[in-house]
Amino acid sequence: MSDKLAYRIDLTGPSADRFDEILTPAAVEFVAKLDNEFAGRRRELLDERRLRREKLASGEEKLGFLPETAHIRNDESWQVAPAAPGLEDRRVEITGPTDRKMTVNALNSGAKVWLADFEDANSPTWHNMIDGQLNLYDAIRRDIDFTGENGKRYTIGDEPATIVARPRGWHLVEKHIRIDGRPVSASLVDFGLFFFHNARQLLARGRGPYFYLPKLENHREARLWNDVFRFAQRELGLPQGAIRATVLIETITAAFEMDEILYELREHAAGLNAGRWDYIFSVIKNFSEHGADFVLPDRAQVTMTVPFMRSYTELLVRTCHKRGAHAIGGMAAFIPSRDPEINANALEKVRQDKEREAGDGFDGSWVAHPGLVPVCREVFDQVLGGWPNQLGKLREDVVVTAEDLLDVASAGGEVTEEGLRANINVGLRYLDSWLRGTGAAGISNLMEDAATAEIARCQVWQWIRNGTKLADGTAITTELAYEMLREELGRIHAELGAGNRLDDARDIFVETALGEKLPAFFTTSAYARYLTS
Ligand SMILES: CC(=O)SCCNC(=O)CCNC(=O)[C@H](O)C(C)(C)COP(=O)(O)OP(=O)(O)OC[C@H]1O[C@@H](n2cnc3c(N)ncnc32)[C@H](O)[C@@H]1OP(=O)(O)O
Ligand SMILES: O=CC(=O)O
Ligand SMILES: [Mg+2]
Repeated sequence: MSDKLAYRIDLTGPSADRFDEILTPAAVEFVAKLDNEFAGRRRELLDERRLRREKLASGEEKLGFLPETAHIRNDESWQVAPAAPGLEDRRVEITGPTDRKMTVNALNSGAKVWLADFEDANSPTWHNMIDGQLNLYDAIRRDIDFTGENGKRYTIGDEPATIVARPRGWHLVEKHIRIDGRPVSASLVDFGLFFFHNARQLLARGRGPYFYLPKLENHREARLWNDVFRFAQRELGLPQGAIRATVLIETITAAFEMDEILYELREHAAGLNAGRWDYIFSVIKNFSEHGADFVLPDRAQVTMTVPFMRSYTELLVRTCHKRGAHAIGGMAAFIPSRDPEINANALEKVRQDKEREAGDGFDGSWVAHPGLVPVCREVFDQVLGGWPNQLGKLREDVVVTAEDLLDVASAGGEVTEEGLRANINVGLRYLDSWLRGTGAAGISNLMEDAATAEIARCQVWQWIRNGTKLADGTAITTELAYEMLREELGRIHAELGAGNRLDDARDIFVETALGEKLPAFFTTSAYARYLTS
């Protein structure tokens, strides 16, 4: 596509209306420059991830706080950059996909921040990725105005939420953009296109290019992001430090490196978020073969108040506030319902979750649905009083050891037939939805997304591998799981009717939950097989 460059760029995704406004030669070359500069380091870090996972699985490595970075943890003097405009008060953050309707609804939801999601809530089809960029492009320029199929008019109101984009994680690639035949890092595509088109606009409008960084496993991955930011700012002639990034602490390995992650990103860091669903997934994945003490009960029983989860969130608040960074709470999976009883229960469950977080010192939290903005706001209004955050609440009382973070057995609970069936049912339904291009779905009154689906399939694998027994003494075996899979498929088929992708969903589930090996992510192989043209 370009004669001037030393490398060949190929765009292989199908074109659609206005995609050329995002995929301009200059924007694509910017992504190619990022790739040229950082692809090698990304590859090395992914290799390190794989090796470390093998060492953790075999017991060769035991997780702990790193001795070689103790000086960073013990140094009281450093702080992260001050909160940037639009990020001082983050009491309510709504998350969600970037389709046009949800973009407007999220911006108008009354939340302070909108996490515009290219990650857990997204099925990374080419259309979703570029259409999402287009919607953000228009939203930032306040140029969205349309009428829905039902006649409802959508336009952005006077006080839209601050946009924080979440690019895909380091493990994913974008196969529709190839450099010298090689697919490009999905993180660099999502970050690069958003930054190239919008950074200047956002700064001119009194905001900035803000990001959530998902699924980091250690501080060297944070250093890579920081270097990407420095490079990108230099390329566009923007001041260093214009970007702000909030890092999701959603892997068990990153929980041991919160200080170090903030330190690496300190000129750009805005805070940490307790990404509880991927965190649970990471715990299951990394300790999947560590025996009964590491087997978690039914997902519904792994609440945020079980000791090992509470230790993680308490340490997160303490670490953030020591460094002047915001601590943002996680996602309660309950969503509003038209059924008044289920709805009241969902609101109460969300209220309790937000009360715990607000009481523990978090500065704000996530909601999955506009109908949950008021309850989250109410709870945080009460603890914040007239203040925009609780950065002054240092939580010096919190002492969390490595043993506390690793005390998975503290979850207690049991594995039930209902829990096993639910994992299979939700796994299949979610995969069907993801294959059809929708990455977040309401299933049985809960929000499900890529992270919760990873839990569903990993739990089944772990329970089989450990011969875990159901409450009635029946051992969970591959045969039992297959039997339930057939039963659940029958049920779901009847409900979903024609046009479903259940056959493919079944294949993905079998491969990632019932196979001999536990794949690191379902998204990597499923993307390559089903979402690329
Ligand atoms: C593990 C994690 O990473 S958590 C973060 C990632 N996950 C998410 O972000 C999930 C976000 N939430 C969602 O996608 C949705 O709320 C769902 C799929 C769970 C439910 O969506 P729906 O079935 O459409 O809900 P419902 O019918 O009640 O929606 C009512 C209205 O609210 C809108 N809405 C619902 N959720 C959102 C949202 N998160 N952002 C913006 N608008 C939303 C709908 O578009 C709909 O709008 P309309 O009245 O103009 O048609
Ligand atoms: O991204 C959030 C999570 O809980 O996972
Ligand atoms: Mg996540």
